[in-house]
Amino acid sequence: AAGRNPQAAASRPAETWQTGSAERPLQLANLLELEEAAAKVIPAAGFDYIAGGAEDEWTLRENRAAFGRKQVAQRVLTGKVVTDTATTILGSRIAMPVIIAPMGGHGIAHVSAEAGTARGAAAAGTLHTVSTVATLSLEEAAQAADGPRWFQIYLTNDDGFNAELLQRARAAGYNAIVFTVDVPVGGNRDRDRRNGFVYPAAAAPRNFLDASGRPRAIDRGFKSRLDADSIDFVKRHSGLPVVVKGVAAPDDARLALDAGAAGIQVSNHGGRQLDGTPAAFSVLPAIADAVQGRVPLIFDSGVRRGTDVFKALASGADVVALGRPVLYGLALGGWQGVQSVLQQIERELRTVMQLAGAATVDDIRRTGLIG
Ligand SMILES: Cc1cc2nc3c(=O)[nH]c(=O)nc-3n(C[C@H](O)[C@H](O)[C@H](O)COP(=O)(O)O)c2cc1C
Ligand SMILES: O=C(O)C(=O)c1ccccc1
Repeated sequence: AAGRNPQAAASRPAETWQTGSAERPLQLANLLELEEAAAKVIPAAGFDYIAGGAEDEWTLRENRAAFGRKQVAQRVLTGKVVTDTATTILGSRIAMPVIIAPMGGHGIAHVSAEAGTARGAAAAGTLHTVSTVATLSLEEAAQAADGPRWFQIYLTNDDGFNAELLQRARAAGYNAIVFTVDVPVGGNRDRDRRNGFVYPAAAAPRNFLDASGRPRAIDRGFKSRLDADSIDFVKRHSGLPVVVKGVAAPDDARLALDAGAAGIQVSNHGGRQLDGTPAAFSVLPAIADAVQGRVPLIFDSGVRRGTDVFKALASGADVVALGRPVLYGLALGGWQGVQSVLQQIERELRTVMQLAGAATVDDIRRTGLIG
């Protein structure tokens, strides 16, 4: 039932998609100014698809603005020195409390697609989440690099296909399933309608191709009815820990917990779904309060700075996930660009930690914010 059909592109005449192909590390001042640079290498309609949000993009902007309403206390006489930024999430050890959010169609941004992202994540010592609508198949993405990886699922209206996809993810060595529940319908995105955007053939999602290369299931659309039974389905057919992604209210968090979620990803889909909803950062404390540490919390939507990471962890998140900046880094520098993006935010986080008197990630979680 999602509004956009990525497969539609497959029936279009062959087109050229001249997108990023550079392979180089990036000299970055910060992650915010990447967007302007990426706009110069990604075709315009693809850039709008990545950068844009729903309707007036109020929530997209609010995701950033909300971080500005809480402050970090400077603490410089604690005698602490930053030791490291490593942490563990669902049994996987990662070098920093920053992972990569699932995003469809990395082929929109760079010719290496998810293989580049996988390599960049591994080089930076963290994990990435491969989308159902990834350009490469989940097996191809898994092959590209060692290290922990998660697979994100959108349930289609074909349960046989859903079950197969989950089994494929387990067989390919994914460590967890991220079950995204905030796309019961595609968001109303003005930029995409204006551009008539559909996934280009270069980014047609290969998870939906059968052994003979014919598309399967995707024409059936994604499920609109999602509930505790859907979570149970994903658990049973994958046999893996299930992170429920797209939780933005305490009541949904409680439902997910009761249904056996192993983790909760607090997210408003980067402002791409329901415009006019609060910033993800604004709803995080109430959700952390409802969850009471029973399962880990992953936070995404609007994270761009080391201070944002610090504030999210100080508000109850265990790790944060990074979205758009990763695709911009990929577009500009391939796997090395992805590594540069992750290294930049890690560097920023270390500086904040030192200035805020937090030696470890656990210290951040124990720190209170001002405001
Ligand atoms: C281009 C793009 C494609 C996305 N595709 C997916 C997807 O396939 N599955 C999913 O769960 N989330 C998807 N998301 C949402 C991201 O996982 C994440 O919630 C969001 O990008 C975080 O916000 P940020 O970009 O502000 O960091 C997508 C986001 C973008 C920008
Ligand atoms: O664009 C998105 O945010 C997204 O999650 C999605 C949903 C359906 C198909 C492709 C991408």
